[in-house]
Amino acid sequence: MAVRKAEALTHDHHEPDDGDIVAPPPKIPVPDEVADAIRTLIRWTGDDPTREGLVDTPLRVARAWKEYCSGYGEDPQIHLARTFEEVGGYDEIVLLKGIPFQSHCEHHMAPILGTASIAYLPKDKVVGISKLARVLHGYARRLQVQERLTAEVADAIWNGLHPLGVAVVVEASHGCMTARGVRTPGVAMTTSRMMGVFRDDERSRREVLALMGY
Ligand SMILES: Nc1nc2c(ncn2[C@@H]2O[C@H](COP(=O)(O)OP(=O)(O)OP(=O)(O)O)[C@@H](O)[C@H]2O)c(=O)[nH]1
Ligand SMILES: [Zn+2]
Repeated sequence: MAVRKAEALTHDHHEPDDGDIVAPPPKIPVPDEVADAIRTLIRWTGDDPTREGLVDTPLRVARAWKEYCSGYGEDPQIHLARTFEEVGGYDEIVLLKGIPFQSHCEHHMAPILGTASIAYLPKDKVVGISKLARVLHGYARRLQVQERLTAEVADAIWNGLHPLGVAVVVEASHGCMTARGVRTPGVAMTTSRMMGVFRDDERSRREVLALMGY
């Protein structure tokens, strides 16, 4: 009986499945000058941008970069606008630990791959936990240096939630160090920004770093 009920439910509430034809999302137009710039780069690095395998590459590269840099189209602070004030007087650390992110360094436009741990000590406002990751990605999807990314995430939370403390620790490896230049894989850069009690109070700082696993 329960099974039949479940079947009826799935048929009533039709969800797209593998058999449905779903149109791919429309592709954004790429200005000629952008595609030309990528063709120029391909030629300069030693390949022929008119050969079959590379004909569509400038458009793909342009759209990929628009996606890597989609953070320019948003103000990440906006994700912190919807807050909850009724959380039963919760006044302990809130931590989202080890959030994977991707960014690109502003010096070489090479990938930065890493994780961030974001914590705050609420005063009267808490935010949906996914929003901390959204703020991170909003700043990561730009051309960055790791120090600024770390500071921007912390500042956004500080200004958006007016908490008692904010702690952000970012660990990342930089493609410009692994794939080129000094070519030293396996090293990670760590940056942190501590604000409020996490900066001023040694015990609070130790507590948040321990929760983060440091
Ligand atoms: N502090 C910091 N440095 C970064 C970051 N991303 C890349 N870099 C560094 O930026 C520096 C740019 O140095 P330059 O001497 O101008 O450029 P380069 O000749 O390509 O340097 P090499 O990478 O050493 O070959 C390099 O040392 C990079 O490792 C970052 O997020 N933060
Ligand atoms: Zn770089």
